[in-house]
Amino acid sequence: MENRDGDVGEGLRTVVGLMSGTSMDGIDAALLRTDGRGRVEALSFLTIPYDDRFRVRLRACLGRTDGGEPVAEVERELTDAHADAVRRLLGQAGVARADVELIGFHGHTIHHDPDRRLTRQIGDGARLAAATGIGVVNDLRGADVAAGGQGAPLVPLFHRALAHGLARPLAILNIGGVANVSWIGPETSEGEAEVVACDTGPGNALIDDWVLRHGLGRFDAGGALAATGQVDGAALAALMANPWFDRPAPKSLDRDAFDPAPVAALSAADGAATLTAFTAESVARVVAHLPAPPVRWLVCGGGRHNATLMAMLADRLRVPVESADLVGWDGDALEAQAFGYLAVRSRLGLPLSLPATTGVPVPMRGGVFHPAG
Ligand SMILES: Nc1ncnc2c1ncn2[C@@H]1O[C@H](COP(=O)(O)OP(=O)(O)OP(=O)(O)O)[C@@H](O)[C@H]1O
Ligand SMILES: CC(=O)N[C@H]1[C@@H]2OC[C@@H](O2)[C@@H](O)[C@@H]1O[C@H](C)C(=O)O
Repeated sequence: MENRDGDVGEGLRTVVGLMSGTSMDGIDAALLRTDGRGRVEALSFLTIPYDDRFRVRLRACLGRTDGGEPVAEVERELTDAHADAVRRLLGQAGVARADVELIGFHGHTIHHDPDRRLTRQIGDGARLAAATGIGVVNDLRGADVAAGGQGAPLVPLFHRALAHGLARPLAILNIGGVANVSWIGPETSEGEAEVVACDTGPGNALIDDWVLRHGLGRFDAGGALAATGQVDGAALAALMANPWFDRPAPKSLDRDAFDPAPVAALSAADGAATLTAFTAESVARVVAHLPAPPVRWLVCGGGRHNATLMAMLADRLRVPVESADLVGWDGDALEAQAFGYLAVRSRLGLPLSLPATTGVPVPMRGGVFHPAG
């Protein structure tokens, strides 16, 4: 068990992982038991959606590198909303606060430019620790970026822990606002495996923004709008002409890295179809940057609910493309679980990232610990 100073010993510990993702849909909160190595047991999960007012204020913070208002005010509010999420999660799970040893708090990325060694997640770790009475690890990307890494994706080591026993090479694809892949190679006799990772390109963010702009909701539910449209080949080619796609892995993206101008003149349905194809095509393009083509793709994140996108992926990848739920994982919960897992690794002094997952020069520890208030 962890004591109040946050020292952790060996063995399973009960932790909370918190993620506020680039799609800005809300807070994902997961309760799990893990040793920060090969053992993970999911206990409970919930999402608390942001209301539209807060979403607008959060969006206004994107790209901000200064600390003034409204960023500081949004950060306080976001932190308090995370404290509420922890309370609700523990209530739902029937677990007492005193039995939770640690919180992994991702916060919300408002700026990500690793080539300039900048990444910023808002979320006040000390305030969350004081509000919950539980030790908090935050700033999980900072050390990686400071050392010259991409600072993202960070879920690959968690994906590797989950992938034990599954056919290799395996690709685990997360389609959130941005999409990222973990390629997991053959398992060695010691249970280790090579892992290579990168962001692949856009996920749902461009589709969400398009649908919102056309007054058709917050996202393309089930991919229904895209299913009625035609992919515009010229617009898709223009989107794919971005030199970022030729960069080798590891590489990462900020939410608004791609300009959707090529679809601007299309109808709502054709624009949705083309942006959906953009996500699928950029995933297919990443295969050339992986050590070997995956034999199976397991998809997590909200994008797996988009049937049109899943069909476009299957069409291009030509191997099984399936929801991660099929192997017993909760595809909505994985990212939040990952930050609980990484918080434990942080306290154990284990790496959160590797040269092949973020481009960091050496396996990199990370995270900043805030003792329980
Ligand atoms: N039923 C659905 N049909 C189509 N798309 C959906 C559906 N449900 C969720 N989504 C998409 O999933 C998105 C949310 O995905 P998710 O929660 O995985 O993203 P995130 O965690 O915010 O992002 P990131 O992984 O980039 O940090 C929504 O914005 C929406 O585009
Ligand atoms: C800078 C940042 O917050 N990146 C996110 C974003 O959302 C998806 C993709 O881009 C991924 O690189 C990352 O999140 C996941 C959880 C990660 O670090 O693995």
